[in-house]
Amino acid sequence: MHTPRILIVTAVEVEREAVLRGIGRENERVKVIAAGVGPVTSAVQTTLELVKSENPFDLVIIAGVAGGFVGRAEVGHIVVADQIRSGDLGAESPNGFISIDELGFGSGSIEVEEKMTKRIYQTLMQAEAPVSMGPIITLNTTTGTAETAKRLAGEFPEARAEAMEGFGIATAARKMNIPVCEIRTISNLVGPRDRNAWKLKDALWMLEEAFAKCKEVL
Ligand SMILES: O=C(O)c1cccc(C(=O)CC[C@H]2O[C@@H](n3cnc4c(=O)[nH]cnc43)[C@H](O)[C@@H]2O)c1
Repeated sequence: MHTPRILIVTAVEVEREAVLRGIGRENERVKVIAAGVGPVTSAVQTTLELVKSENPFDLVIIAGVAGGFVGRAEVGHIVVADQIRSGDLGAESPNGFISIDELGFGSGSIEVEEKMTKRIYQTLMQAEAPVSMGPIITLNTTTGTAETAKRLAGEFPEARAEAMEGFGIATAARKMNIPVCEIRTISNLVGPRDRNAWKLKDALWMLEEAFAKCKEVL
């Protein structure tokens, strides 16, 4: 019987370490890499990993910390993506943002692997973890003003969180017909930049917890 192989992709090393602590280092079916910050670097690194692997991967899981939209995802909570969307791929106009879809140049949104996403979400719910589901948007630039936060919240009314890699990594995986999921824990709220207020330790601990709780279903 074929046992599914999973590539988990984080941006930075501390996120990779948190995932490994949760899932366990002895799991041979799972590889965890830190692919760098931002959609381009992480997409290229993911592609290299997928191409060089002797045994193909069956699933890519994007994992890490994220900013939560106010009133939609609190600091310390887990967000499981039901859609991976680019938050800035398109054109600006006096009437607002025009998505790549509206421009007719492709799609700014990638569907997640539904079965695994539901399984992860239900496992976390059953474990009474603070989890919610919704779109996670990907940006090149972390939001740092109230104006941008308000604009994005309006343009993406369903979005729970923003981060910087999902759409890039998911694009790399989909080009190779590999399904994707995204799981993030909230380190800060989307709004005026206050790096000192980021609760990275808490978010990394929750990332570890989330993977510890889900390791049986992965
Ligand atoms: O400095 C540290 O110790 C440290 C530890 C863990 C992670 C970091 C990062 O800087 C991670 C960057 C990573 O986090 C995502 N992220 C987090 N909050 C936001 C946000 O509000 N908007 C966009 N992205 C966010 C992002 O995916 C970055 O790659 C540092």
